[in-house]
Amino acid sequence: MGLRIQMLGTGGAFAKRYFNNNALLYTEHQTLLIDCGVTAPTSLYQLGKTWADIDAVLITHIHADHVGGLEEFAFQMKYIYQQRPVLYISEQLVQPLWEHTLKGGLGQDGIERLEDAFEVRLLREGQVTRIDDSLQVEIIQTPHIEGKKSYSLYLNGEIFYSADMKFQPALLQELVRERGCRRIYHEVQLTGEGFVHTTLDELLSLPPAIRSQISLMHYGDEMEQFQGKTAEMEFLRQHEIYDL
Ligand SMILES: Nc1ccn([C@@H]2O[C@@H]3COP(=O)(O)O[C@H]3[C@H]2O)c(=O)n1
Ligand SMILES: [Zn+2]
Ligand SMILES: [Zn+2]
Repeated sequence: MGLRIQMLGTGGAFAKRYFNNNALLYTEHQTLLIDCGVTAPTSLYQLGKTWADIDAVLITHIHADHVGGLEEFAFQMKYIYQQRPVLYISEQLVQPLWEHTLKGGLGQDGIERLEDAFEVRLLREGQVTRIDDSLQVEIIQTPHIEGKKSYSLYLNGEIFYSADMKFQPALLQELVRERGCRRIYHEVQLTGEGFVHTTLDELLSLPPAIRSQISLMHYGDEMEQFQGKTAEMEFLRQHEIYDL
């Protein structure tokens, strides 16, 4: 069986009808959690899963809807399951994640660095990292917030999973036309100006051949009103399992 994906949530940062945009990626051998936001603990619970069902977590960037659940993950793994979970992360995010997000809550006797809470495995741009026999990941830095690094994912050289990002049509076209991309999971902002995200209108400006590869995620509570208005692009549904 190939890769499968189940979104823990498909909502944007302020969505209340949808959990944070975090994904469970099922490989042939393990379960990888892509981002671990504030709502990840509740969403996992609703799926009947525990933290022990997660083999590793990968972080795209440091916003609460993507990292806000890491403190509970680390504490439960240490004190309930007696394990140090694997964390895949850009080498550029290690210091900010610890110093600016986790240290205040996680820091205590025996946990003085990110490496004390997690088995840290560094990801580097331009380098393909083998997760297991069935999954390889390359991080691609994509613009989101000035001064805050954010990394989209290229999985197995054929699936693009966007981090929060501003519209990057040239990157999407290059991936599809020159790098064998056949599937795109893309964040979308349905209303208002993009500023730090990609708007639906921007995605609609792409050629149909690219749009037909796109599934939409990280959307707002108004998603249902946009059914039928997204051309070839479909909204991902949280908790449904999709073959990749
Ligand atoms: N310049 C900015 C910066 C942030 N934001 C909002 O803050 C959210 C943080 O999480 P996110 O998922 O990246 O979405 C961001 C915007 O909604 C925004 O709307 N404009
Ligand atoms: Zn977000
Ligand atoms: Zn963000």
